[in-house]
Amino acid sequence: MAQLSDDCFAHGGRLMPLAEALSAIAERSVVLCDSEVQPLADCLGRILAEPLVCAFDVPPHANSAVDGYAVFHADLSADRETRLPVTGRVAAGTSLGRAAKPGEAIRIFTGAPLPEGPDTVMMQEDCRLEGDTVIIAPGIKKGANSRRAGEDIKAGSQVLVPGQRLRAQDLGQAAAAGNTALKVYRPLRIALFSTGNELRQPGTALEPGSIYDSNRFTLLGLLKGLGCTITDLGILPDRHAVIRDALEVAAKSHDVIVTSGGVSVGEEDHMKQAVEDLGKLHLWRLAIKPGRPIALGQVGVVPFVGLPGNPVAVMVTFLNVVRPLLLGLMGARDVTARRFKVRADFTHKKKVDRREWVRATLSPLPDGGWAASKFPRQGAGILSSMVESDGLVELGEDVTELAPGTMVDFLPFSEVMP
Ligand SMILES: Nc1nc2c(c(=O)[nH]1)N[C@H]1C(S)=C(S)[C@@H](COP(=O)(O)OP(=O)(O)OC[C@H]3O[C@@H](n4cnc5c(N)ncnc54)[C@H](O)[C@@H]3O)O[C@H]1N2
Ligand code: MOO
Repeated sequence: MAQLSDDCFAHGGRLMPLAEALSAIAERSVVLCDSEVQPLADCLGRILAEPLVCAFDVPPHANSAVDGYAVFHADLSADRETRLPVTGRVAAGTSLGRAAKPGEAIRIFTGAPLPEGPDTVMMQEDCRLEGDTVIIAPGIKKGANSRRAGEDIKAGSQVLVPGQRLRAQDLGQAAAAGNTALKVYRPLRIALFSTGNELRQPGTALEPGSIYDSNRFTLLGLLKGLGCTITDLGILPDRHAVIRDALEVAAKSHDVIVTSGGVSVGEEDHMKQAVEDLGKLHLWRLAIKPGRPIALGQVGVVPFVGLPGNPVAVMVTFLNVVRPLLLGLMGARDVTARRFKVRADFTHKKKVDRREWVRATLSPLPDGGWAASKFPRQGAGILSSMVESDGLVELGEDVTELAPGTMVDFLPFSEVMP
């Protein structure tokens, strides 16, 4: 099994910029998952492990795009009506069984193979029928309403690239190319923990000083959205030996360990020491807000992701750091989520040399485009800010003061959370 390779994230005093961390991750992480053949219907969200080539033309035959009459364009008058005898009929799934001859019109339906000969199809609404004669208005273009063989897919062409996360349309495309099963990477097996003496499982009583564990449920959703298989290992107390032992056991049967909490600087934060006891901490603390104390490392050979405990920091670091990391380990090609330009309708001050995400809602602008309004409570513990926002305005390291009207990068939640 491969893993994040050695010492790439060695941490010094300086906080590492996000871009540096992401390129180190991209350079040093390799696909962890073997491939397996799965029935096509089970492949939604899986990552394709090999190129998919279609051996034949799609559609395999020239066919009609409408219900109407297949004709030879050369038979049609350019400036007056044309009368042609209707001498055959071809429905979808059948064939005329012979070539058509100039001077005849063939009754045809959408998707039915065009008989050899005719090059144009008249839509029936543009024709009149008198007995067995069709009367055709002038002005139709040669080739109208006919679909060429191979106009969707040419025989021998690649229809899906390896690393594609399979969407509904990709499954359809694979089926159109005649596949019943696909070679995909098996899902990453994730061990998931929360840490903190204050945490309680929803459904149990809250004592003074305790809160419900929300991060584990957020992370279950985020990880499932990426197609991972998750073992929910519950809540660990703030006790070094317990954390260390749990990580050691989890590393035996998982590809990646994901935790939240306990990565900051207090003496109750044991996660980093436990990882260092069992492996290495490659990176700790990025020049970002929220989520600065994120930790990446390995437990034995198993990649370790330690997310900060604050619920917003969990989501922001997951979307911006962990998502690209896990997608890369799963063999995905596109690991970077697209940002879209929107107009900021708010002021914001921030420190230089730190990347910052502001939770915002979008509203349509009268002249097109979108305006982003800042959610009023931006604390890293305000999970409702994620619930009530549409996404994250991303402010780069150089920004110190944002003026209303500035065009900014926006990461919609819909882009990263299917
Ligand atoms: N002296 C300093 N204190 C803190 C710093 C710092 O640099 N110096 N960094 C702050 C930042 S930024 C963050 S983020 C947090 C991260 O700390 P930890 O990763 O050690 O997280 P905890 O202390 O365990 O928890 C922080 C906060 O989040 C709540 N939490 C934790 N887990 C869950 C969960 N599963 N569900 C819901 N809420 C959870 C926890 O109760 C705390 O309120 O550290 C700052 N401190
Ligand atoms: O980075 Mo922490 O997430 O600001 O609270």
